[in-house]
Amino acid sequence: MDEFHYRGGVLHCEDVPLHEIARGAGTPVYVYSHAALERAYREVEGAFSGLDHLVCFAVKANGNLAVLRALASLGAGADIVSGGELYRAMRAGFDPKKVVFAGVGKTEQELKAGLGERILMFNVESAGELEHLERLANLHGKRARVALRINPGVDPETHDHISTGNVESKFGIPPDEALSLAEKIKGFRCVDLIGVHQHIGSQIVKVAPYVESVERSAALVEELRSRGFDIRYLNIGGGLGIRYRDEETPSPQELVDAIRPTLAASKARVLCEMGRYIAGPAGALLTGVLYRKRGGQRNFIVADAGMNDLIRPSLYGAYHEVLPLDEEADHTRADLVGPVCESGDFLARDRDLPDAREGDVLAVMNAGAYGFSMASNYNSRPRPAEVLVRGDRWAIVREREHYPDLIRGELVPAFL
Ligand SMILES: Cc1ncc(COP(=O)(O)O)c(C=O)c1O
Ligand SMILES: N[C@@H](CCCC[NH3+])C(=O)O
Repeated sequence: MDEFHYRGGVLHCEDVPLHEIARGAGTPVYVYSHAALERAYREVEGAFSGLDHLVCFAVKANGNLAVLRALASLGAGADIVSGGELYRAMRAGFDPKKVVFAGVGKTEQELKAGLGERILMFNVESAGELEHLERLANLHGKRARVALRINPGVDPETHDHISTGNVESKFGIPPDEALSLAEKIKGFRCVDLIGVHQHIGSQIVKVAPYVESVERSAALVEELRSRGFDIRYLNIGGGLGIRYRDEETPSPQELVDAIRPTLAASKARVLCEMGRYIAGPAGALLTGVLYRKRGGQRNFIVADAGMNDLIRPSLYGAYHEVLPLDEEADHTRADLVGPVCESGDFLARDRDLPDAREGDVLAVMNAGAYGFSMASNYNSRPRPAEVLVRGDRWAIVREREHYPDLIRGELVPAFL
């Protein structure tokens, strides 16, 4: 929140009044603070000091090229989950030797692209994926460096939809199966097993699940080494939560200190893949108020941003703080809803909200992660613009979409 603050009664991002951005770029618009990105990245990075480490930014949280370029310039690596994210990461200037590639469903084309860029490693999630990698690496004269993504069977105690490290999840490989997969790799010519990877979930607000899962991953590192593998990397994944409302979240330092003895004893290079922690608080969604209306029993503020722009409230019932651009606003009990034709289209429900009038602008906070990156064109709504602020400067880093963008690639066949 520090980079978003009231100055002279007006909400600013760094040194820029948000009124100026709303006027200049229109609404809805995502606004990101360079200082907040840098501060959070350095905080995570600094927490690992004393350990050989690399902080990879989870591109899925925010894939904007300018955001990625800012983080790449600070020395961050990238955690990607698709060929599209690889493309973005390369365009943004990440060093391929700092890129790790996760995901349960990597296609042959995506694996080939990763091999082509000589990325640091693939976080492999199945036997089939390993076989593909061996075949493709062989065919193209490459070496595939891999980590096995294990499913440590730990409950991260977060929302069901974003919990990945429990036994019912599609992600990862059970630790005992990881051993038999590793043995299989011994018969491969082009695959080097160099790491163990875990990622237990997102918006995790407790340290204990990390302690438990990292111990399991570190035990697997030891076991694999005893079987002759040169395991040099231990990837603890991402997932550290942020304060959306009143959550008591551990700091990166608290997290790392709790797992430091295990990490240090592993003598491996430690990787982490934070997304939300770095980008979440660095972004706000500005939305203009279109109408006020009274339903049967509810008071509605109808905004120009909807679930297609920020889906987290609809999808997870997520809470995002809503601030007025002018500090002195009155408050009212209301729902902040969007224009989309779904009852689930809301940004805030039954909340004490700024008593905004038509034409006012509201700031939906902590929207820098899984905001624009999950936006869609549902209801044929062009996706919003994105702006990056640095000090007293700001720039549009993604133009608002226009109607022709909506039908790009669509074709009407001759038989019509
Ligand atoms: C493999 C992997 N790494 C990293 C992340 C980033 O998670 P977060 O944004 O919670 O830090 C995710 C998403 O949860 C993921 O699936
Ligand atoms: N999209 C989710 C996080 C999922 C993380 C994906 N690995 C959110 O907004 O909280």
